[in-house]
Amino acid sequence: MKLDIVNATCGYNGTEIVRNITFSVQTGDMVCLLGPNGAGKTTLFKSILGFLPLIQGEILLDGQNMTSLPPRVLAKSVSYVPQAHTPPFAYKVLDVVLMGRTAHIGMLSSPSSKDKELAARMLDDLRISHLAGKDYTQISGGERQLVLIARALAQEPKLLIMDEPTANLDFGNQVRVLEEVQRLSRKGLGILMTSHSPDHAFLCSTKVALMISNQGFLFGEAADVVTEQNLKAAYGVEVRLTEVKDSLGRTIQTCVPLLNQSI
Ligand SMILES: Nc1ncnc2c1ncn2[C@@H]1O[C@H](COP(=O)(O)OP(=O)(O)OP(=O)(O)O)[C@@H](O)[C@H]1O
Repeated sequence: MKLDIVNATCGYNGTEIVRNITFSVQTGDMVCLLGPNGAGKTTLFKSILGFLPLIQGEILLDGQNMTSLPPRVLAKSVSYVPQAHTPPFAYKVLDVVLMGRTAHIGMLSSPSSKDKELAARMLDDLRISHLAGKDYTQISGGERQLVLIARALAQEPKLLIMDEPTANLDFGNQVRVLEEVQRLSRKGLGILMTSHSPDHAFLCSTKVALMISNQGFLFGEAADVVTEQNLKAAYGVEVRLTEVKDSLGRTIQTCVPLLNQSI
């Protein structure tokens, strides 16, 4: 599986928000998309998912223009984790996850025992089985985020697109979600996710895309893209990069912001 974003310009009613974006996500990739608030990350995702027509360029899935793919085919290849929201109906958590099976279930059929087992396994993988029987409207924002990830995985996609999957999560759950993301990409899923933490890019990305408002778009290895200079250009704050060792003695870079002492 390969997703190619080719020279994409996206925006609303002819107003360009992001311009001339080119990068690819393929099997086993974990691409972390960084950029300040309002840079256009969600806008790009809307265009990739076909919710917002491109102003210019192409989005290809295995060489085929994504707009030409039937919805059911697309749904079996790509799944999307939106930012958590409160839905109007009090579905049980297990039923929300089962909704991820829609593309695999016939028009007039109900979920099979295999579908239900898969949905339960996804909850188990994310360590939220205890939520299965609860109302989705009565769990916390962070728990809801984990349920949306379980729903997307129940779709058994080849490519997972996630809009800030760690937003709303406590520190431990952020790490659990990143571990899950890393496990999935190592299993062969292609992952494209946004984050507001450059450390997430260092921890588990294979490539990083960095949007710098009005200045451009960088794509490459974390070590080349997530530099002190580029973070200053993107976010307007001073940072220092430093290194720590993990339990196997491998070096991990981490990013420390410097507070402005003159304020
Ligand atoms: N439906 C819309 N119509 C017109 N402009 C919009 C619409 N949605 C978003 N925008 C504008 O597009 C720009 C980019 O927004 P977008 O949500 O893509 O940014 P983002 O990088 O995802 O931000 P954040 O990190 O805050 O989620 C913003 O200036 C926003 O006001």
